[in-house]
Amino acid sequence: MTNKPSILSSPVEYLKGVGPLRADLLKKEAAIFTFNDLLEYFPFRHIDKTQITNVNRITTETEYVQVVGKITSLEIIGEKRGRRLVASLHDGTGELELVWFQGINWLEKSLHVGRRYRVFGKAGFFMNTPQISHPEMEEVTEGVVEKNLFLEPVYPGTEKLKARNLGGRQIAKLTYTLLQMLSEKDVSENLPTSVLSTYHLIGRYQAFRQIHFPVNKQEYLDALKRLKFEELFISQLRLGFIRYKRHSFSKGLVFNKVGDCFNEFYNNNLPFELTGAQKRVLKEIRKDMGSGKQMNRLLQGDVGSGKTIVALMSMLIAADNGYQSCFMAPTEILARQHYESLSSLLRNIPVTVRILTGSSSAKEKKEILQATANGEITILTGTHALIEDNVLFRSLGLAIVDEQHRFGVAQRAKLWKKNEISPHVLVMTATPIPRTLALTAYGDLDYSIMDELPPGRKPVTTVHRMEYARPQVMDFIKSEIKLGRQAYIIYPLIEESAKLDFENLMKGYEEVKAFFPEPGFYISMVHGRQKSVQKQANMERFIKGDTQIMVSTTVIEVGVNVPNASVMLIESAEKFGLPQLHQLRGRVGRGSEKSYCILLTKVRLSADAKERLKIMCSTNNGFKIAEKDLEIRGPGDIEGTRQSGILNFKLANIIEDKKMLEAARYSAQKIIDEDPNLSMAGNECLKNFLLLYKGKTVWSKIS
Ligand SMILES: Nc1ncnc2c1ncn2[C@@H]1O[C@H](COP(=O)(O)OP(=O)(O)OP(=O)(O)O)[C@@H](O)[C@H]1O
Repeated sequence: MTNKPSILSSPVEYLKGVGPLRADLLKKEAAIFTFNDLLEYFPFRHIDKTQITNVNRITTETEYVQVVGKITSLEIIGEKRGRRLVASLHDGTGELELVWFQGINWLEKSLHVGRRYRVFGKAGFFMNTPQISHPEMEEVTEGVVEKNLFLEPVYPGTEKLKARNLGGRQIAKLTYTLLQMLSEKDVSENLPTSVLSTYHLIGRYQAFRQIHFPVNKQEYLDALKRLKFEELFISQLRLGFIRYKRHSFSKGLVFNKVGDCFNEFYNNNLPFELTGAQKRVLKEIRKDMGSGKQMNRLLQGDVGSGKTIVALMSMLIAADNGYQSCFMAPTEILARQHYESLSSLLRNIPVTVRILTGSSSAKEKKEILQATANGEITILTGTHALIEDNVLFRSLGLAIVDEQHRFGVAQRAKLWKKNEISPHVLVMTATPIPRTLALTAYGDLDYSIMDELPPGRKPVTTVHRMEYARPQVMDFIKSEIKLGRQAYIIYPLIEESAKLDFENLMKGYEEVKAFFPEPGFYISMVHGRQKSVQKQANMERFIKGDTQIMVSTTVIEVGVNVPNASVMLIESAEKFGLPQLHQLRGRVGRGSEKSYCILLTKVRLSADAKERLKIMCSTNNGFKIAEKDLEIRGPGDIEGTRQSGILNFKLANIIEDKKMLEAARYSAQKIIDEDPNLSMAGNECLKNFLLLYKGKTVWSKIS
């Protein structure tokens, strides 16, 4: 198959009206390198110039108007700062006053009394006369204007572009010139006919014309729909091909045995019955690991849904097949917690569990590295220290990464290289990701969901209290502690001002101490300025129940598991985002006791903050909270997605276009299933497009 370079790949300087200087600016300021880039530089809105308004119809309610009439007078009046050019325009129904405060002399020369103009601008009233200041003016001849009504595109521009006479207007002109040059055959269709007809989409060429210069609103909407679909479809196709490639071609270790370690643990050591969700996910993982392909699975579990046990049992499968595992956590506290719980759960199973972190002593480190390299260690838990180059495994079969958001893709990839055949990878995240995000940002991974909590858990009761209710809140905490429970009191961490945070925390600590002077109320404190050992020791005292209150910044946010804690008080709760609040709340309600989360705030709150607190008080479901969070903040702000680049859609918005995303995913997957080489006649257009512009690297390796 040959691919002729398309006219659309021509450098932008070849377009009439561009030239080297402008081309340089377009490249630097707007990333427009080719004709195609210019076509895909979309207007962000249109000014409606499809209507002509009669002057006598202008009211105080009217906004932008377009009027056609004759100038009947034109004069400069006033002095100094009040100096202005005033014109009267008559359209046969009334008089419109036009005023300019700048460019007066030049305008006075270029406008002419007695000639006809099309005038556009924001209407106002001055002494009962409708008026427009600084209107757009265009001289028109009789009869022409009515044929020339349109929606004018407005393009995003930068100050630099405007300063060099390349503002939105000029870009519109260039785009217009380009579209005049192009014919339907220059803009090849890239979507198969079946897709076009299923979703009632207009052709690509037509879509480009209509998105820039629609004759009416419907034309614009049709174009928008078509081009949004294309964006989502192509991105889903690329992600789908990555998955397909992995499923079809990657070589994976085959773990087909469930042996003594797993069975002994499952039959005699598992302290509880697995939930349905845990069983289902384990089945998915077993299937992946036995398939002969490398597993790359994202496990999303709501807080407290019991991911650790799933991780543990997966590692036992690896062990039964003669392979080592590593379990990587984002913080030292968590790594240690995993280590403690794995060691305790596996105490009767013949496997060796060790921990390696930044604070392991040199001697310990040396010994662990040696034991890892010669295969004596079955499960190595730890922090980032695990991916350092000097950590060599004899046979790493499974790498588990806890908390997706804090590890970059590159760090994950480092793990893959730690065995001749890449180990299976299980990424666990405790902050549910809305489905739309999962489909786009993590669409290359397979994923499992754990949306069921272990039985016997009572939903956490969440309330919002104002600062003035603090004494009652503290009394409540006291009463819970008297019942033998423990409480967290959390202070926000605003990164811009670490010093202020620290001061707040210390002040808070003193206040808490003052509230609980009597014996029996002991306090632990954990914050970012403490050394690891100190943090660990304080945490340990709380875990053991030696202290009843844990005062902390958000360092304890993820993963901490103290089932006896039943109250979570969050100070200045308005300063936290929804996922963080949900994570924090997840630290209570982990035992069988009734638990409470109190969101304490000052009295005056922003509308957004109120909304967040309302959501927190109304649901315990992390998946619902994640959806709401996405709605409120938009995808650009969701942690971990910005750098992925995959969400940088030009037109589509994964929140508003959720349904379209599902449809695009469905049809992309259908094509991959039916015709992975894109060799069927109907898919040739897609193949040509992918080879020419997008996804080349991804796709060409498959074919
Ligand atoms: N099937 C089950 N039945 C009863 N208890 C369970 C079950 N599975 C896990 N647990 C217990 O629930 C608690 C939470 O489990 P785990 O720490 O694995 O949760 P998690 O999913 O990692 O939560 P988070 O992300 O909030 O830390 C633990 O005390 C664990 O022992």
